[in-house]
Amino acid sequence: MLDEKPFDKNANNAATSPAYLSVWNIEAYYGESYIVQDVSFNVHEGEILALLGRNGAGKTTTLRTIARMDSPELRFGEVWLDHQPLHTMASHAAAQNGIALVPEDRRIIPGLTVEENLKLAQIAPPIGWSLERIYSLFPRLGERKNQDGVTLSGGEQQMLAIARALARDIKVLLLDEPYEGLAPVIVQEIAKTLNIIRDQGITTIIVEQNAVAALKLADRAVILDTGRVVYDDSAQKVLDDEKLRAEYLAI
Ligand SMILES: Nc1ncnc2c1ncn2[C@@H]1O[C@H](COP(=O)(O)OP(=O)(O)OP(=O)(O)O)[C@@H](O)[C@H]1O
Repeated sequence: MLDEKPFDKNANNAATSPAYLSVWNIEAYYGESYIVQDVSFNVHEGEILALLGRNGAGKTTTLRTIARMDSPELRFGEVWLDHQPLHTMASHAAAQNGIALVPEDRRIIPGLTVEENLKLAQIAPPIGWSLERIYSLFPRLGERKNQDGVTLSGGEQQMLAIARALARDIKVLLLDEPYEGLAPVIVQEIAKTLNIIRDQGITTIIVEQNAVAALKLADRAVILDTGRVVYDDSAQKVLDDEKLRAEYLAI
């Protein structure tokens, strides 16, 4: 389905690309396991991109590579965000430059209230949204600000994990399976919030097993199959293409 690569491998480099976030020919490994195999895509500022594919396709590994986590190891390729070379950075520097990864397990800190979880995110610059602004987007968190974070419902914990990312000054939100284990009504509530976050200018990549929900939210989709890009185009086209959905998403 991918007619042409977003980048010419022989071009100078991605620094000159007009894209906001450019993932350019990345190759990432866990030990000697070659997982992300020459993956390239662009994300435009303020866009929501759904990164989809079957189990084990390499979606989480791609997110972790962009966020510059210690593992996987990026052995080839470049990642540029707003003209900054993330591929040269460690995870803390990538975070300072505006990348926020919300992992699948949400990582709410035990023993801290909702508000303490948020305040901890703001302990050092760059500080993002104020608590007031966060609570106006997530009224449920405001109502529960003194509750122990780990006692929140699954949906509320997901909201807290996203809110904690916004508490820092971020450019790109990387969401790994935000809808996992949540009831459809909560999925809808979170999707509404993600739309508002997009309207505030934040760029999002969402990895999600609930592909239909992610496609309804997203502007564009990239589909991975065994570590390679097999589709890079509009999200709506995937929803409309039964054959494509069956082949790469099994839906
Ligand atoms: N820490 C690790 N060490 C070794 N191999 C790993 C590690 N994490 C993931 N893998 C392997 O990398 C491949 C891609 O995994 P990844 O989690 O990126 O896929 P995914 O598309 O996110 O899948 P899922 O939808 O099931 O979460 C899989 O074969 C997986 O077994």
